[in-house]
Amino acid sequence: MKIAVGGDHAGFPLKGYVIEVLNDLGHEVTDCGSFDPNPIDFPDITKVVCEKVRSNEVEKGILVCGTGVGASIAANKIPGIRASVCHDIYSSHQCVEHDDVNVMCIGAQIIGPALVKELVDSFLTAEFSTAVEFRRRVEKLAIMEKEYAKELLEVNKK
Ligand SMILES: O=C(CO)[C@H](O)[C@H](O)COP(=O)(O)O
Repeated sequence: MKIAVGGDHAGFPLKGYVIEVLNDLGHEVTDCGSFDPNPIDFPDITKVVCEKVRSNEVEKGILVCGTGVGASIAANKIPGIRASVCHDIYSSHQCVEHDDVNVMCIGAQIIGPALVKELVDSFLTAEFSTAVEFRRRVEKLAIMEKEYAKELLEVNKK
């Protein structure tokens, strides 16, 4: 699978290990930075990774910041992105099976390498369920995205 990976300065130490894990699992990785431990704001890296996901250049994205929280907030502001913090095995596959999550966010200050390996594998091997209720709910998310975008456009016109 083609995967884009990125992280801010707080995620930098773990991001290298995530890439190692992905390579070992046979995935094709695009490293979106950061490329050194200097401070960089998580929204900037989030945009780079998520652009690759929404343009279908890659199938999934993985973001690493201090907690995974900031990256997931930023990612969920980008149309077409469904991001989730994945710090336990059940959520890591259920978020794909039920919610078609396409960007996994992890916190380098929260979890260690051994768990990361299992979380990443669990996320990437999961498949979106064909059950109608899950499909319907994800369609509703896309509709919500359009509704609020329209509202923003109207506010900006005033
Ligand atoms: O986890 C994060 C956002 O949710 C960031 O990685 C974190 O806030 C960075 O903090 P600092 O600049 O103090 O290293």
